[in-house]
Amino acid sequence: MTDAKKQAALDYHSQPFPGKLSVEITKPTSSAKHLALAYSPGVAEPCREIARDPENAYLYTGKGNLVAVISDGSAILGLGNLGPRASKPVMEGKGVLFKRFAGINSVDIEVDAESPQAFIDTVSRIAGTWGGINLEDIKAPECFEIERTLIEQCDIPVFHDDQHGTAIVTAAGMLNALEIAGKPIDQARIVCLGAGSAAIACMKLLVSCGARTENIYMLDRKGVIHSGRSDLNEYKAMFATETALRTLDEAIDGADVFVGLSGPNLLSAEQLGRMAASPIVFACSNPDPEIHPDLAHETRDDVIMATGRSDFPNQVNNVLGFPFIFRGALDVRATRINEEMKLAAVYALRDLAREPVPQAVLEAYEVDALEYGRGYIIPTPMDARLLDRVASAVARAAVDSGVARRPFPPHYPLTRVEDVYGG
Ligand SMILES: O=C([O-])CC(=O)C(=O)O
Ligand SMILES: [Mg+2]
Repeated sequence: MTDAKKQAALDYHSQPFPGKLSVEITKPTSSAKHLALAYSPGVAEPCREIARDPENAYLYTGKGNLVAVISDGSAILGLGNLGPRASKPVMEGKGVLFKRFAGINSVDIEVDAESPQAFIDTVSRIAGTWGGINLEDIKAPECFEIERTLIEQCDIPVFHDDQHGTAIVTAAGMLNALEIAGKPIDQARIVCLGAGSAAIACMKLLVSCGARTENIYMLDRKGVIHSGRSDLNEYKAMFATETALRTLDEAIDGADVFVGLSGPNLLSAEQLGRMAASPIVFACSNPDPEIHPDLAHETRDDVIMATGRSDFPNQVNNVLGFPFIFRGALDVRATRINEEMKLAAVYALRDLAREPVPQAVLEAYEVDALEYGRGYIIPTPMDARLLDRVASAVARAAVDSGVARRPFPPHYPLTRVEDVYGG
């Protein structure tokens, strides 16, 4: 980023007051009568009702539309372990996106935990009063154990956004990119740079969508993850291939797909030059991609290029997933977000990109046209249709797969965030 853009980002966060989120009151409070309802003595009634039946928390509190965004700050974006306090702008940012795109109230919680167990205990102890828990920016491999344990312990959706949100959006964009490039997914040679939470979840979901594990070359800091390595944790070991390739430089030769979930500027123009025809490059490290889109397009005019950023075309970023996935899950009171719901979100996103783009989206991006093709493989976050398409698909899948505690919402389809409480 230029110095001017960096300053603009700091000003945005500090002016006219610090931060990006506020709390609002939703009931009248202008008289003593109101206060007697909102607070003592009236507030005792909903307390008694919830003590009698915990489900009443959905009726008398904000629980049903409330998601905690929880991080330990150990893997903030692609910046690394900057600690809980430095993660707060990202976590407040997730809250902004939950509210702006899906009408969900969200509060960020940054935990200074000395161990995964301490983190689990903290989250588990507060989970009961939330509608869902969005785990964010927690490093691998700890994040896998943390998520698995919390899913077992909680009766509300617990979703590690960097794994599943990123994977869902990546898979949706990848299915379209592969179709446009004319590459069948089961034949695509895929190089995945990075072996953290997002990388492992992305590759697992691509395999669910038809990619073949033996065609996937995953690399961590030590190089290609191959079957001869003895230093692999159980998660990386799932992607150990029988191969003589050892480095990115070797693996990239003739590859159809590059997925970067690692760090800035790790794919060179020369390496991109050696990929197969119509190469697909998802350089998703935030904020700085593995290869800058300008350099990628200068290097090859047949590249299909995506990044995680809002300021370039083809934004493959979990913002297209988590707000709407939680919307659908909350509205049917799903007990978890299962594979069926994740795949439903993938297909909803994939299919929406193939439809004509509304004028309001063109205006938001200040462009004359956006059409399904190399420069548009995935809907933009500003597309108001995402709310209904993804939330409906997820809610339907939750009902059909038996994890919903409520029927498909009668107030769907949702056309605006203002409608999320129904009529
Ligand atoms: O925050 C973003 O833009 C996407 C994300 O979750 C990450 O990079 O960790
Ligand atoms: Mg994240």
